[in-house]
Amino acid sequence: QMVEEMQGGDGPSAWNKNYPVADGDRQSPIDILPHQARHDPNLGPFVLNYDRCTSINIANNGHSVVVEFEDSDDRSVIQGGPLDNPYRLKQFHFHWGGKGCHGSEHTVEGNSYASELHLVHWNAVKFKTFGEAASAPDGLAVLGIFLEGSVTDFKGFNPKCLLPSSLHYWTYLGSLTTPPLHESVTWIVVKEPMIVSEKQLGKFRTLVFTGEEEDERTRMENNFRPPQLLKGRTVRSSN
Ligand SMILES: COc1ccc2c(ccc[n+]2C(=O)c2ccc(S(N)(=O)=O)cc2)c1
Ligand SMILES: [Zn+2]
Repeated sequence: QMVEEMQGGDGPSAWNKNYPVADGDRQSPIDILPHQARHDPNLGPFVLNYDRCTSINIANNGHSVVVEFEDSDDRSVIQGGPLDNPYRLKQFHFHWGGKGCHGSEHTVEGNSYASELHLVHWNAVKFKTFGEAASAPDGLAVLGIFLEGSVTDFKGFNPKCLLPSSLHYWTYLGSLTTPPLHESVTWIVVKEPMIVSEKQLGKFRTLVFTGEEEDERTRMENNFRPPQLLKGRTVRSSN
């Protein structure tokens, strides 16, 4: 962080040059303080209807591994919880670190996890396209799931069985964590981390991504933005 700042790098701390909203009032990720979260009895459980989800492709978009889904109808949606209507699954992707337990974007009392899975959904009731929703305050809903390394092996890979057993969550109004950093995301962060094997995490770390110049190939790791200021926002907690 410091090094790339001194070298005038293009990392997270320089994003406000091209995206002034980086210094906005509802930026993500944040450091979650469970004892300061407000328990809201009206916050019901969220519901995932992914049974007929149709994945289209998996890609290395230069910053992460992204799996895109068919979103031309309501076949894969999240609803309930803090959401007023169903939001369609568009893609999921991961953020991870080079080693050990650093790599998640959200942190809990200053502690980070090895990785964080983001399931990105958009409000197709109010907006015609994902792009339109992505820049509207109630346009997106991203489900964040912490991944914790463990030595036990982990078989299979399916969005449904990715979820930990308890779906208690924190929710707050935030933003995209990568440029263009639009303040359009209702964040739902599941409290309980999902356990994946070190082998699974290792696979993320072997991915290579291109820097700005084609020839400057650097390892894809530490692709996570550090926590941003809360600026008076309330984090609510489901029961
Ligand atoms: C020009 O408008 C856009 C809009 C969205 C873009 C994007 C470029 C990359 C990712 N996105 C995303 O959709 C995006 C970015 C970050 C996240 S995150 N990490 O879940 O907050 C989710 C989704 C450009
Ligand atoms: Zn993300």
